[in-house]
Amino acid sequence: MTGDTTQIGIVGGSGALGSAIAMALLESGAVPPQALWISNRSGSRKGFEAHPEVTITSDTDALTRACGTVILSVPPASVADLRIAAEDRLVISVMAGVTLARLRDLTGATRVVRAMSSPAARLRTAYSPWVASTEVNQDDRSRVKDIFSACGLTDELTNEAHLDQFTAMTGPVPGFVAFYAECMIDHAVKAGIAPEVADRAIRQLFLSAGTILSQEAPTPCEHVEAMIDYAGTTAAGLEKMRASPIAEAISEGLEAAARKARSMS
Ligand SMILES: NC(=O)C1=CN([C@@H]2O[C@H](COP(=O)(O)OP(=O)(O)OC[C@H]3O[C@@H](n4cnc5c(N)ncnc54)[C@H](O)[C@@H]3O)[C@@H](O)[C@H]2O)C=CC1
Ligand SMILES: O=C(O)[C@@H]1CCC=N1
Repeated sequence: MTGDTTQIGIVGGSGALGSAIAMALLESGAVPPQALWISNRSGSRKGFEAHPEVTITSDTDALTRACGTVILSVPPASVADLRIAAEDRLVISVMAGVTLARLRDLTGATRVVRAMSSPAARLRTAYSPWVASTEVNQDDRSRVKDIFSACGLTDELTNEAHLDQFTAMTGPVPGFVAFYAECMIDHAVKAGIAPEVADRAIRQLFLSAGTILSQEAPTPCEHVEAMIDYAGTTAAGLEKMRASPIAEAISEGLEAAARKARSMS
């Protein structure tokens, strides 16, 4: 009994990440509402009022029985008491630090995918890398790609350890980018600019920069080289930053986050 392969269930689907993925699936048309199940602690329909055909339940066993594909999106702290019998299901986890081996133990499934995504799925702009157990078949892979393509960009990886790096880098949105924006706002305020003006200006900067960087070319590295070659005001700042430990500090911070993810397994 492999469950209805047309039905997809999200355990924790009312949460920040699970609901973002659910809305991406619904709004992209990737999953019709009558084929989507959501389980949460309370069975509350909050957040899905506009989608009455979506099945909401607090009974995760009912979800697993009905759905051929089960997405796990509960907080790491809740994983320990997660009891799911999903032997013949395709199980996809977006939970930080939960390894393929632990997912097998938690669910009894052999067709297991460990992924990382982000609440940017709500904007259809997430990056969702994933690794698959050897038992995952081609139909499974197509389904995983369809799910995460509805959320943004997606890539299948071959090295599970890289999922901890992506948990650090692309899981949190705006995540570490918000810290850089905060540093720029602090600089502006120190220079005497009104905080509300600094905030508005830097938010607009990150909107425009993100849009430009999302285009195919030039690459971020090429953007930097072009500004240095231009030898103007930005070059002066970039050369100062390149001579500082800022790049090393960023890498150390990201590694601390990846280490935390590894510690969760
Ligand atoms: N929030 C974020 O920015 C990101 C979160 N993640 C991962 O996504 C997972 C979920 O995190 P959030 O959405 O932030 O958590 P959240 O706290 O916003 O939502 C968790 C949801 O899971 C439900 N839940 C908890 N235990 C349950 C159980 N046993 N059965 C059914 N439902 C249950 C809760 O009712 C809640 O609706 C975590 O593993 C986290 O590491 C990954 C990337 C980004
Ligand atoms: O900060 C966290 O733990 C979650 C997982 C990855 C991004 N946000």
